[in-house]
Amino acid sequence: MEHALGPGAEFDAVRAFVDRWGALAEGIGDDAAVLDVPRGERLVVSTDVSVENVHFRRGWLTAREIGARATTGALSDLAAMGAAPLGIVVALVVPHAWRAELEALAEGIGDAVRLAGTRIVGGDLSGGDTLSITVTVLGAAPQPVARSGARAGDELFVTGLLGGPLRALRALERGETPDALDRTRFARPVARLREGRWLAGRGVTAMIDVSDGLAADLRHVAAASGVRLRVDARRVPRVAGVSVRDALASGEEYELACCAPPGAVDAAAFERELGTPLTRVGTVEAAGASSGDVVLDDDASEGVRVDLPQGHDHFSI
Ligand SMILES: Nc1ncnc2c1ncn2[C@@H]1O[C@H](COP(=O)(O)OP(=O)(O)O)[C@@H](O)[C@H]1O
Ligand SMILES: Cc1ncc(C[n+]2csc(CCOP(=O)(O)OP(=O)(O)O)c2C)c(N)n1
Ligand SMILES: [Mg+2]
Repeated sequence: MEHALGPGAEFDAVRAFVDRWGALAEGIGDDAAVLDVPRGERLVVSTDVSVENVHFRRGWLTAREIGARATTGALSDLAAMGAAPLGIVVALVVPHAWRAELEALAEGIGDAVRLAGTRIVGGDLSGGDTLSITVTVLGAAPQPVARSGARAGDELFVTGLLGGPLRALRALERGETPDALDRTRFARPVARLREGRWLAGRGVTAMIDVSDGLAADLRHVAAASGVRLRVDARRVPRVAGVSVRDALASGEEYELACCAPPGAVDAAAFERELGTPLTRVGTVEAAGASSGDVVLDDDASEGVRVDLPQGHDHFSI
């Protein structure tokens, strides 16, 4: 149920959001939202911020795409936990120059929420110098999947085909028009929520979404689990024309990487049921000298160390 909001331009904007979202908005207008967690499940919470000139540029994407993409990136963390979304909370910092785009941003947020089958239960609005969208996602899972459960002998998988977002980003940075499919992967990513729950239901031991780049995100899994991950370069699933290195470096993919005991996950059944490829890309091994290692086999010879790409690091720039 919505509550009546008081007068003022800020609340007019919230009213416009709620009108635009229709049934996607729920419980907005009180000091806080109240949600039920299904009995026997755990609450799963994550937040992500999307900032102009860091996560997008104004000329590259429409306001609607910016809203959808920020929301999808946040929902993707629920997918990676094997959680189903219960609702999201959206905080916007909106400079003057973006005021006319507010409703388009809201439309995009609504697109992602509709696609995920969830709702918007609250938020916040502020003026400020740089557009930023902070999306907090609330979800539930009977047994959330951490990054830390991978064990030696597990199989390593990744969903989808990698490389599109990096190629789109490079084209945009050069002022060129990206290939249409690459652009869609960058501008309109999809959170793999059904896929995450399917995998969680098969007993995956560790899972992560690919936001920083597969190589970097696998390092997080290896470190959290205290294992080494061996990746077969030839198996890394990529969009046609993308190099293995670029597929490993491409961030903001929002695909899922997971580890599973041998035989637990049937990749063909996954693809049949969900319409997205699931590729076995490697194996979990006992940690070597340093845990957190990812080793890439790039040819037939065993254990060849290849210079794996670093992931996106906000504070290294
Ligand atoms: N400002 C912060 N305060 C507390 N925890 C944080 C902060 N920033 C990041 N984290 C935590 O650090 C971990 C890694 O963050 P991040 O790389 O952003 O994860 P993800 O790729 O899943 O969004 C997460 O557990 C996140 O909650
Ligand atoms: C203008 C611009 N420059 C660079 C990028 C590429 N980029 C920005 S953030 C990022 C990594 C993912 O973002 P982050 O905030 O670390 O997401 P999280 O891991 O918290 O989900 C990448 C690849 C971009 N999308 N837009
Ligand atoms: Mg984050």
